[in-house]
Amino acid sequence: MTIKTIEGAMRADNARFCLVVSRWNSFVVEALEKGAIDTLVRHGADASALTVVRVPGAFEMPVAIERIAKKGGYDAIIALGAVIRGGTPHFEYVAGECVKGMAQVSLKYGLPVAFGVLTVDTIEQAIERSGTKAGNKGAEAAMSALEMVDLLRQID
Ligand SMILES: Nc1c(NC[C@H](O)[C@H](O)[C@H](O)CO)[nH]c(=O)[nH]c1=O
Ligand SMILES: CC(=O)[C@@H](O)COP(=O)(O)O
Repeated sequence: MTIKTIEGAMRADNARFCLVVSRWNSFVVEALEKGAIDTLVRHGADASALTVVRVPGAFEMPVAIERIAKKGGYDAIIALGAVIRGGTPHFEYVAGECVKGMAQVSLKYGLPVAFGVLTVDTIEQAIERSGTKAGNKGAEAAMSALEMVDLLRQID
């Protein structure tokens, strides 16, 4: 018995990506953005097919992502940011609304929204996840976007 399997390949044939990048903690987010773009280009994405949209913070991501998805023209959105816990519960609200909002947009429009937003307790954790000993979450988000674009094309 042969089980039919459908899975996305890591390629970007004529795919259009929009990166939504927040400015908070830019010393970390810049590394996430570099990792994401490097990954996309190395997997065949045309740099001219990439768009970068900058937002103030993670809390503003969902409304920007919703507007981008509504306008159309992209095969996937990659959200890049860093929410670093401070001394108040603010972290919970920013991180929670960010992820909830972008997940809702992804489902509403059937559009992959890769979650490359760090939600960490310390700056050290952020640094570790933006290109040092714990990898680059921006690159990982780009890999997810590549795979999902190809997967959804196969399903359609
Ligand atoms: N503390 C962090 C924020 N806070 C700002 C919010 O995202 C938002 O821009 C503000 O509340 C105005 O609406 N944003 C991050 O991306 N990362 C943080 O660590
Ligand atoms: C995630 C945040 O909003 C946080 O960095 C803000 O810090 P604080 O909780 O000390 O106001």
